[in-house]
This record gives sequence, structure tokens and C-alpha cells, in this order.
Amino acid sequence: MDSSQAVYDGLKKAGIDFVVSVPCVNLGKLMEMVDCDPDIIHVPVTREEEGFGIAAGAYLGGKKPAILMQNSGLGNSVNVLASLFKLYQFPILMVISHRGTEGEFMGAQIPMGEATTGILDTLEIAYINPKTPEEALKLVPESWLLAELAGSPLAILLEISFW
Ligand SMILES: O=CCS(=O)(=O)O
Repeated sequence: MDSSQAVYDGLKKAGIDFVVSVPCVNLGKLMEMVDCDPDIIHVPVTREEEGFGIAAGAYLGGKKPAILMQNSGLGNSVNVLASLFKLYQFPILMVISHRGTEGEFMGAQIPMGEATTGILDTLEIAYINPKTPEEALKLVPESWLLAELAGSPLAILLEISFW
């Protein structure tokens, strides 16, 4: 099964209807799928924290939000995740291209790759790490249910080997 298709199908099964995105080489196909979907409002942004702010407003407006991002953007998002999403208990699916993992071609990605789970742990944001498209297809919809019940973001970490 195609990796991007599996994540997209999982988002659809979850009922995600609002997506903000910051590009990553591994998210390109998924972003195109989302952008072509008439039932999903897709808002490309330039910084992850901007995307989280827009997604928070969408959630308050009754949407089910997700963000497509690279883990490097997690560093830009600590404050908005803590002071907005955790404080007001907003759910969001964080579909994260986890760079700096095995097979990474860009050395600069390694430090944030290693820091990613620690940042999520510090923020008390749960995360899953599907290894195959089949796992992603099953776990993405379940992740939204958990995020909604918990009133919290939930990260879906997709390592380089996933793609
Ligand atoms: O952040 C790095 C740029 S790319 O590898 O996603 O193109």
C-alpha cells in the first residue's frame, strides 16, 4: 500500500476536514491529495506555529483539524502547543515527517530528529510511530478519537523508513 495514500485514507476515515501544512519532501504527495480534496479545507502556511493558530480557530468553528509538518517545526511550536492547545484542551492530529531518523540524508536534521520525542514528552503530547502504511491506516483514525477524548494534540511520527 502507498504510504501517502494510507495516511490520507486514515485522515479521511477520522473525518479530518481542515488541514494546515508546512512542506517537507516526504509530505509532498500527501499534501497534493489533501489539496485536491473538495471536502478538506487546506491552508498551506509558512510556519508551524501559524498553522496551529489557524487550526485552533478552525476547531472552535467546528472543524476536525490536522497539521502536516516536519519535526523540525516542533521547535517553533512549543509555546502554541502549551499555551493554546494544552491549556484549552484542543485536539489536533500532528502528522509529522520525522526527519533525522535512520536513512536521513541531511546532517542538519539529526539533532531535532533526536530531540523530537523528548519535546513531545515534555509537553505531555502522546505520539504513535506507525512503521507501515497498513499500521497508519488503522492508527490514524484511532488517534483522532484519542485526541478528541483527551482534548489534546496527538502526534503521528512517520520516520524516513515509513515512506
Ligand atoms: O527541511 C528540509 C527540506 S526537505 O528535505 O524537506 O526538502
